[in-house]
Amino acid sequence: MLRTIGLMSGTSLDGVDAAWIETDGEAIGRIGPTLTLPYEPALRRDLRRLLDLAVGVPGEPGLAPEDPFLADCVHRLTERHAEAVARLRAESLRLLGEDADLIGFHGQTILHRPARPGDAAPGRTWQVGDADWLARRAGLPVAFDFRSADVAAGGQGAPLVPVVHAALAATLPKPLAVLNLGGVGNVTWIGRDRSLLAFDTGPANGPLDDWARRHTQSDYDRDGALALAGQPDGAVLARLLAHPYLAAPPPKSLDRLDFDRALKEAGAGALSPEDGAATLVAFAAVCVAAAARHFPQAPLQWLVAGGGRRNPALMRALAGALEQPVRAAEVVGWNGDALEAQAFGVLAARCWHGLPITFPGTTGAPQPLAGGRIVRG
Ligand SMILES: Nc1ncnc2c1ncn2[C@@H]1O[C@H](COP(=O)(O)OP(=O)(O)OP(=O)(O)O)[C@@H](O)[C@H]1O
Ligand SMILES: CC(=O)N[C@H]1[C@@H]2OC[C@@H](O2)[C@@H](O)[C@@H]1O[C@H](C)C(=O)O
Repeated sequence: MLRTIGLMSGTSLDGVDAAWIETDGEAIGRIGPTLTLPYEPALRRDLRRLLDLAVGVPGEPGLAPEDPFLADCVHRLTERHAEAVARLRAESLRLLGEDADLIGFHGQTILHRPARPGDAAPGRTWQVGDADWLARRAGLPVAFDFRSADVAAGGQGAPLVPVVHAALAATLPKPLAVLNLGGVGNVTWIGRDRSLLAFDTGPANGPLDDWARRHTQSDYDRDGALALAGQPDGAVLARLLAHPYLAAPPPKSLDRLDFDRALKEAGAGALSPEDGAATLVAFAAVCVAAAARHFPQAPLQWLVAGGGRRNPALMRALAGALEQPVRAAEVVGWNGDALEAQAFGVLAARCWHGLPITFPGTTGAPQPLAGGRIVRG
């Protein structure tokens, strides 16, 4: 087994999650410490700006790879990851007497445009982070660039975590749905025969975070306080529900900003802070209910990971929108905050051993595909 450190900087741009996990890529051994290093406000703001710059203005080139602002952000982002690795290694030495053999480094997605049916242009996905620098700094091999081989092969490049959900859920009753509520939502359906169907459900916390930032002093709607004080607006919700993404069959995946225009056009911006938050929460939940219509069979239950499970307004809306029990992933002993970071440790081990990380049922890859690259420390 390899002793890995998985690192995930998600679409919420709130910080880097890090986790120590022992694995050969298939089985999971000891599960070690985890931590989150939040980004300072200036880095959050600059990363958020990078997303807008990377999308660009129609007809004009987007962000150039050599852009000095990008380089500066990448350096600050990678330094924060190196700090997370150093702290986690100290912690795993202290707790387990173990160091690490391999790092799985997702980086920060700043643009995600996989090919959609009918697209003439090839797909594109862009995760930033300096893997060479991190490997040298840590003196460890680093697996990175997990999505581009899949996108180059015509896959969605996301979600990648489903194969790890399946490994963790090996002994749980099925069919099972595992839902991650990050900036974007993604779901993994696991059948009785262990078959997988996974895709992004729609926006989850991303638009709600932007809304909270605009209307409150906070980066997110803490404990759903704003949403719980409002009412979803039926007309705005109805317009959002007509978005073609919801009915489109999987495979499908999203960029963090994909629904921004639809939200504007639906008139969400004109709502009061409370009703706007309540509407965004309701929309995130109905996106999940719409996702369930694509499942081959109803799941026995929903296990929820990601920061959205800490939002009582969102959990209440989900319980109302779904027919099966909805529970935080902790009920089966998982760590809902660290699951994605743990997954990138497992995916690093899969990359190391040349095992596939994407599948026809997860990203729409034409066949099970290996992914990621390794840089030596
Ligand atoms: N106490 C809380 N109340 C309400 N919302 C919360 C709370 N704690 C976390 N969140 C939400 O969870 C978000 C962070 O979730 P998470 O860390 O899972 O996202 P991510 O990993 O960055 O995203 P993704 O999975 O899309 O890559 C915050 O931005 C916030 O919206
Ligand atoms: C392109 C990209 O970074 N996508 C993220 C994002 O955040 C949640 C959802 O959208 C998911 O598809 C993916 O992350 C997880 C880790 C995944 O690939 O499984």
